[in-house]
Amino acid sequence: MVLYPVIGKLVHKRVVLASASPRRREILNQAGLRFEVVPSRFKEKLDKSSFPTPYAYAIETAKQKALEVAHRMHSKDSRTADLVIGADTIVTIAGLILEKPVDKQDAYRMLSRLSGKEHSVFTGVTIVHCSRAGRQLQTEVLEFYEETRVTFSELSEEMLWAYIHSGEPMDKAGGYGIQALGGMLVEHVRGDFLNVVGFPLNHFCKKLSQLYCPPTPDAHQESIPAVGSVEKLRDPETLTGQANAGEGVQQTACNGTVESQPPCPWGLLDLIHGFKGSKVLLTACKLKVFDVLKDGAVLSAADVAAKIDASVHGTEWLLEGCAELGLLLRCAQGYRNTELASVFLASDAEYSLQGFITLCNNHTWDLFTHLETAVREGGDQLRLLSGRQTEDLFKDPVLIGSEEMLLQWMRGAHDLAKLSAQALAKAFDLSRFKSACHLGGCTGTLAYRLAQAYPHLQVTVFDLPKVIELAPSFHPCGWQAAQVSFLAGDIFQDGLPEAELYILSRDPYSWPDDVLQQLLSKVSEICKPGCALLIAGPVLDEERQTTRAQIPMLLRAHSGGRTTQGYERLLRAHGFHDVRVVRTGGLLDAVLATR
Ligand SMILES: Cc1cn([C@H]2C[C@H](O)[C@@H](COP(=O)(O)OP(=O)(O)OP(=O)(O)O)O2)c(=O)[nH]c1=O
Repeated sequence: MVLYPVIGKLVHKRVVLASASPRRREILNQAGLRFEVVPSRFKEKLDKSSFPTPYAYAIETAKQKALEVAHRMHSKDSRTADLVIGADTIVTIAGLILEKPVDKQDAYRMLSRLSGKEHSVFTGVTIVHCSRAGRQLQTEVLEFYEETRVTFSELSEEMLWAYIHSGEPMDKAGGYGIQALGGMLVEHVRGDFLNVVGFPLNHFCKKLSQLYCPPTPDAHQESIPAVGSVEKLRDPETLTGQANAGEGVQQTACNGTVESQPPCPWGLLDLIHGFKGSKVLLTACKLKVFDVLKDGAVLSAADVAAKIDASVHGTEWLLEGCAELGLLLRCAQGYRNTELASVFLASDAEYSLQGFITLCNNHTWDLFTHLETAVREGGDQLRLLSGRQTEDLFKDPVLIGSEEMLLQWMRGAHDLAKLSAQALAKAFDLSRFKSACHLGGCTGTLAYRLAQAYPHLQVTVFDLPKVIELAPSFHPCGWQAAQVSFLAGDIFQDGLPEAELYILSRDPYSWPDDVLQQLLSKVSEICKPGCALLIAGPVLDEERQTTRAQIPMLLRAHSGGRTTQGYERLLRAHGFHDVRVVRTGGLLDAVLATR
């Protein structure tokens, strides 16, 4: 949802965020802004003592970051942006400017300075408006800053070092991240929280509104570009006839007639290019780039090349690609993982998506290369590739292929399950149930989370013998082992174990309708009155019938997610009532119904 109408007015503009910060990207994404990310290569080395105030320094750095990107895009790719956004966040205490710590000692010095005191966080923001004058790039710059005051608790040495060893401080100004573990250090915040995280969204939207939706034509003169350019930037519908990149433009042809040119389809071009970014990520994961750079390691391209046994030139190319995608950060000494990469891409990270990525690289990629055949022949690529019926595949993942293939599929499923298991386990109060059975529970990820949340709950994971055989390698050490058991069987062919709560989560939204109906009848038969069924799947938006978790269904044979009403109808038809839905905000939502 877009709250500020001005965001909608930017839809036809080529908006670029000149920042590698995943936080900034997330904040602007959530605001509904459509933009590209082109991290700036500007070296943040301005002489701080030459600025009258800390915020003047932050603004100038933000400006240089944005201008560097604006010029690079214009000169290198001839892809002039309309708007380039740059930002710089600094922490100041007692007149001292703190940026990102260079090492753990530096982080220690910063954090011990902040301990027990109030400090300021400034983010300087620059919006650069670009236009072409012939081959020249013309820029107009709008700048502002926001200050937030943050007070830290007294930090013990032990707490300080524990926090530093978490690795979180390293890519953050002042050496902390208020939005994550660092939030535990903070006693009080005065001002805009998002400003501390790296981007003052509220101030930004207000500035854009002044610019694009001024109350009167001349009420905005002092802080923004010249009136002529503001006119140019107003509502795109009013812009016919103006030579503004990304807008509808009328041009006089040689014969004197007026030709109209459609706006540049940036979104479409991004779609066309999209596969390249995907392949860069998949390849970097396969070559273990994020593993050699884990734990805050900073390595040159040559060092990385030696460790992954690849050519220096090729590695350089790959690392640059990853940096452009916001997966790596460039610094003077080389490259290091961004927070996103540390959390999701290193193989041994708790929330690593390596298994899922390997599955996509080895399997899904191939399926999509055969899309044309699938469309022509009207079949399903899974069937085309494996020579088996889709229905069988849904019933029996063993049929996907070899044991190695099954293991890959389980790793992928396990990674995705980790992303939503905790939220699913806590979506409802399930404390009234003493036993649960997860049908097709695969590696037991959700089962373990449920056992953790409900110490009196016994959970059975019921899945195919082959899956149960391979599942132990996924069991988390030292977790509620006594509460979770694994039972081999076929949910379609065999009798189901008795339980007070049944759970279905293995893609119930992509099971063919008749298969799901068959399964629900079976559950309904065995489920006693008062017992319940929990379904984990995406709940579609009632109006638009879409969901963030929707998958390109063409290759999944049987599509469909369900709306709340859809689930209600389905479950009532099978004798369930009191259907409740919780949107978790994650990949899977939770639906609970009582028999
Ligand atoms: C204080 C604080 C900073 N930060 C982050 C925001 C910024 O990403 C970073 C400050 O460094 P910046 O130099 O402002 O930004 P960056 O290097 O991450 O990205 P770029 O230069 O490409 O724009 O610190 C937090 O995430 N949480 C916090 O609580």
